[in-house]
Amino acid sequence: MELVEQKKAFGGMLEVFDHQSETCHCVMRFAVFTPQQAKTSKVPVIWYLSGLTCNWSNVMEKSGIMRLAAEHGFMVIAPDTSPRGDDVANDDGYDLGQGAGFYINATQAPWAKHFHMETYIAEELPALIKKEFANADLERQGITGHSMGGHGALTLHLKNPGRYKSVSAFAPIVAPSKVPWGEKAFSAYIGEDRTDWLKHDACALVTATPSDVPILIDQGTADNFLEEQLQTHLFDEACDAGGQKVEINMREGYDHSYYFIATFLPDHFEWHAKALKD
Ligand SMILES: N[C@@H](CCC(=O)N[C@@H](CS)C(=O)NCC(=O)O)C(=O)O
Repeated sequence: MELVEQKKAFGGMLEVFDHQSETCHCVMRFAVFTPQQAKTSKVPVIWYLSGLTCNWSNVMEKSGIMRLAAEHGFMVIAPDTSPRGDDVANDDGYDLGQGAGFYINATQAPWAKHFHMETYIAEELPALIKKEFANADLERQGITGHSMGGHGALTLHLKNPGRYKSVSAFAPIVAPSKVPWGEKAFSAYIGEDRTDWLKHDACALVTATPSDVPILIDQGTADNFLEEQLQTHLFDEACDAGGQKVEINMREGYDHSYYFIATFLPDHFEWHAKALKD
């Protein structure tokens, strides 16, 4: 693991690392904010999964997450959204390839060589964090994310019961099997068999295997992607069908941007704190 950037912030430390990923077969970059509370005790861990085109920096620079993490005493981990590099497959569209890993494991060429974001986020990176950050309390993990990363947060939580003690999402993709972003990515990464797609579809998962952990979602009503790509109401219906506890807040006039995320991130930290603090 190589330290590529280190900045003191809010009494804690933001660090950006490169490491050779065995899962993605390339160098992967991620950021960790460690609050000062971690100097003396174990601290809960919040995973933040970003949306299309993003990397670790969007959330750290734009959302105010470090101030909140410092106040609550949470470590925040911001992974990249895909493998990257000259020898990593890519696409001209912003919604496929580098910057658009969708937090699933690709099985189809040319993606299958590097695009293993599900195993990377669920297995490889937690193992690395455990080894390198002695005071990361992996018994108290929460997960959140934005848009494609909201899909990642919801699906990883539902696929790994008990792993994350708290879960929330901002403007998540909830039904990738039914919307253009998901249809494009899933057909490329895992092929045309739509029954395989349902294994990575938050609506299908929550109806079939709801979790004991209540889910928080915030969604702006002025989000350009709401009608075509996000369709939040489908998740509400799927939670009803599965008996999943969910709080969905439709936020009047807010769009898809980090201004929206920054506005409601404090509420999400309170939500995670209820589950993660002793
Ligand atoms: N119109 C955007 C679509 C991508 C987009 O809106 N990305 C969202 C996540 S789905 C984002 O957070 N962008 C980066 C930012 O606002 O900092 C583009 O073409 O780049």
